[in-house]
Amino acid sequence: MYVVIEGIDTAGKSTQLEILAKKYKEAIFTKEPGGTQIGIKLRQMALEGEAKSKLAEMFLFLADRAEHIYEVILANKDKMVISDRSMISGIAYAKNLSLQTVIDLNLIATNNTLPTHVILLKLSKEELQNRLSKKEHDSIEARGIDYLLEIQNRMEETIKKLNLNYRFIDASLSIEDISKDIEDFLNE
Ligand SMILES: Nc1ncnc2c1ncn2[C@@H]1O[C@H](COP(=O)(O)OP(=O)(O)O)[C@@H](O)[C@H]1O
Ligand SMILES: Cc1cn([C@H]2C[C@H](O)[C@@H](COP(=O)(O)OP(=O)(O)O)O2)c(=O)[nH]c1=O
Repeated sequence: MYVVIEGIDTAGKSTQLEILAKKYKEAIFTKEPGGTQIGIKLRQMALEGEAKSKLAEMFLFLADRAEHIYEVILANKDKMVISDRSMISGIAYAKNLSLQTVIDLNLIATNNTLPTHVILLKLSKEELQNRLSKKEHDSIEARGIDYLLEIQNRMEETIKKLNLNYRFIDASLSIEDISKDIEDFLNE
C-alpha cells in the first residue's frame, strides 16, 4: 500500500501525518522532497531557491523523486508506506510546462510507480490566506495565494487524469473529522 498525503502548503498534511504515525505504527513514513540522503541535499537546493531556472528547479525535484521511489517505495513494496507529497506535487508545481509533458517526465522518474491511495486536503482561498498569514514562507510559498490555488487545481486535475484512487477532503474541517475520513478511506 503506497499512500500519499497531498495538498498545497498549510493544507494540514503534517498535522494529519502526526496522527497517522500514532495509528499506523507498523507503517513507513517518508516524504518528498528529502526522503533519502541525496534527497536531503536536493531538498535544500530546491527550497532555498538556488536555481534561477524553473526547469532546473523541477529537475532537482525529479532527481529527488527518482531516488525516493527506488530507495523507499520500491524497496518496501510489501509494507504500508505513507508519504508526505509525491509526483502529484511534482506535476502540479511545475506549472511552466504542460500537464502532459510533466506527467511523462514524472512517470520516467517514478518508473511508472503510482500511489495506491491519494488523499488531497483542499483549502478555500479564505482559509489559505488565514493560514499563510501565520507562517514564515519559503521561496515557493512566497509566490502567493493565487499561485497556490492554481497549484491546488492542477493537483486535482492530475489526480483525475492519472485515474488514481483518491479522497478529496475539505481542509477546513476539524482535525479530528479529517483524520476520521482518512482512516475510513484507508480501511475501505
Ligand atoms: N483541520 C485544521 N483546522 C485548523 N487548522 C489546522 C488544521 N490542520 C492544520 N491546521 C493548522 O494549519 C497550519 C498548517 O498545518 P500543517 O499540518 O503544517 O500543513 P502542511 O504540512 O500541509 O503545510 C498549522 O498551524 C496547523 O496547526
Ligand atoms: C514535491 C515537490 C514539492 N514542491 C514544493 C512544495 C513546497 O512549497 C515545497 C516543499 O514542500 P514541504 O516539504 O511540504 O514544505 P514544508 O515542510 O516547509 O511545509 O516544495 C515543488 O515545487 N515540487 C515538487 O515536486
